[in-house]
Amino acid sequence: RPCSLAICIHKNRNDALHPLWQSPLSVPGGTRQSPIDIQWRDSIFDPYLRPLKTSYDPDTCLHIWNNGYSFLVEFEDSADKSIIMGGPLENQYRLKQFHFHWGAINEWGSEHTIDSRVYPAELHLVHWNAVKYESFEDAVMEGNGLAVIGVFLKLGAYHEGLQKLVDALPAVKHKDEIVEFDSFDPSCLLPSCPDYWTYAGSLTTPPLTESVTWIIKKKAIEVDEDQLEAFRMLLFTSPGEEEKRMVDNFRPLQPLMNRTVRSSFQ
Ligand SMILES: NS(=O)(=O)/N=C1/NCCS1
Ligand SMILES: [Zn+2]
Repeated sequence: RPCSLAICIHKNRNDALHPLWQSPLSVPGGTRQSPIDIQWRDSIFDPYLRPLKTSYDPDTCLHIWNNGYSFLVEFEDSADKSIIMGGPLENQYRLKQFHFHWGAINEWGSEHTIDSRVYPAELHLVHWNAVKYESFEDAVMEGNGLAVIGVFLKLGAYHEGLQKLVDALPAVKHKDEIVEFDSFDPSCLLPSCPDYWTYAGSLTTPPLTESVTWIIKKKAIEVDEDQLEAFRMLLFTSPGEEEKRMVDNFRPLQPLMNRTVRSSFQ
């Protein structure tokens, strides 16, 4: 079973907890940690990789909430209504939630990097293997349990689809605030280009388990400055606490170790 944070903390109480970020800098015994720097020239084109198929039902969208790490949009996942399949995946995976990571300024913010290029933000669409496992919580502990699509955000044109999310953020400014959010189709946040890289990795926030098939889209989506600034007005802190702006909520790069990154394109 992949190493999970709880087990690692039990074994290694001296984990360095990065002051600015809750997840340990390194997970002892971790051989497939995320995020990583993807070296384009070292990635291997795999002609057997299929196109990724996504089918999201906007009616499964439940709410948006600030969990103190990021803001999450969560989906009803008791049936195969919002799913992905194909690509590097052997089974169908159900959408559980999506969230973002971003920086205090536009010069950094993403978790993955491409040839050391950092983006201002990164979207993660988190799915779990509903063919093999009963629940997200079970899947989180298994090597083939999760599939996360990563999409880079770059500074550019206003993104109409993102604005509905941005408009809801003031309502979840503080940690643990939650607000109903309905009929949102996250496929509007996916670039039209089908190209992606894929590799075996981990969650980048607790429980940091090595259970993720990462699918990183080659093309970034464009958002404008005001939309990025809206992310930065969120707070890590609860109402009444001294305010700490929710920024720089990304994990440092992890060693590639014995892994190959495959590309779906030549
Ligand atoms: N950033 S991430 O998507 O790799 N980490 C997660 N932790 C719990 C659910 S998603
Ligand atoms: Zn994430």
